[in-house]
Amino acid sequence: MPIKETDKEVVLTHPADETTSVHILKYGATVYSWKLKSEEQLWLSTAAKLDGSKPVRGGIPLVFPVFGKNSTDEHLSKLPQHGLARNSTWEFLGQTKENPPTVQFGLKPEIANPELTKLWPMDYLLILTVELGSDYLKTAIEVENTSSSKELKFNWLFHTYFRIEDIEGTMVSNLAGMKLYDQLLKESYVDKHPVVTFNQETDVIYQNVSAERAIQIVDKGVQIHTLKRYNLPDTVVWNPWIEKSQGMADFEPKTGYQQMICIEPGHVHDFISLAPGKKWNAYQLLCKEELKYQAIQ
Ligand SMILES: O=P(O)(O)OC[C@H]1O[C@@H](O)[C@H](O)[C@@H](O)[C@@H]1O
Repeated sequence: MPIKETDKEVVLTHPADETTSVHILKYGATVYSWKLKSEEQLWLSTAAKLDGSKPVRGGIPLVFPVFGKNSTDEHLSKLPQHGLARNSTWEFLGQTKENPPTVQFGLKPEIANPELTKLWPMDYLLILTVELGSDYLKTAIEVENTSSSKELKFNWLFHTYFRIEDIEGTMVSNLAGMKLYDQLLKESYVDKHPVVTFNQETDVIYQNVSAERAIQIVDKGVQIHTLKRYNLPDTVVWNPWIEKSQGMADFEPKTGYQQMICIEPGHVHDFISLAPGKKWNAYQLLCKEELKYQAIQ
């Protein structure tokens, strides 16, 4: 069966290869596992809550309508960090394509987390489309402003946790030369390094990264992931490292920071302003590249 629905989740299996699958929790419409030929591609904390009691620590949480904690906007500033989409149970809208298996989830104020909706009383309709290819995963979002009179102001971000073997042997390419905002130093500068490497806590927002630049994650000399984006100009790169992971109750094992890197395509530097009745679309596409070259013996 390529699509299986339970009360908590939807599981897609690729018709040509049953070892390729994706698990999507209805809570947050969170992809929490993506396996390619039995190999898990996403990092998920062993202490992640999958019961709807809090956002999932791992996989692909969805960030909407605000990235981080806002302090300036009258309504957005009332919401918790990263908004309300990851803390709301989405409606499963069904399957839209058999091959590649494709499903949709929807969220609107009537079904979103009621406590958070009171804090941000806006009209919107979100449609998330998840498409499982034999060698890729595509997650696409459409945001519609369903109000007849008010602008809709929001951020969007796919908070993608990639699973890697060793953070200290990991490089992220194609972000060089980009302007970034360092959330730890609270300053902006241009990244002059040819590739991004990791040896400490990292929390930066690369701005205006052209969609032509496919971001690549190279782990121990092997290119393991390619990330393509549409309409998502910013890319957050985050690794909590030792101390910050220790402070997060749902981050386990505590050495897990060595096996994860968040590369998060989004529209977060500026807000998107959508006129009444208008729609906005974006997607991320994750693919795995096979070993392209071997270490010289
Ligand atoms: O703990 P949360 O709310 O899931 O956020 C995790 C991280 O998410 C990243 O996107 C932010 O840049 C970090 O600042 C933040 O710490």
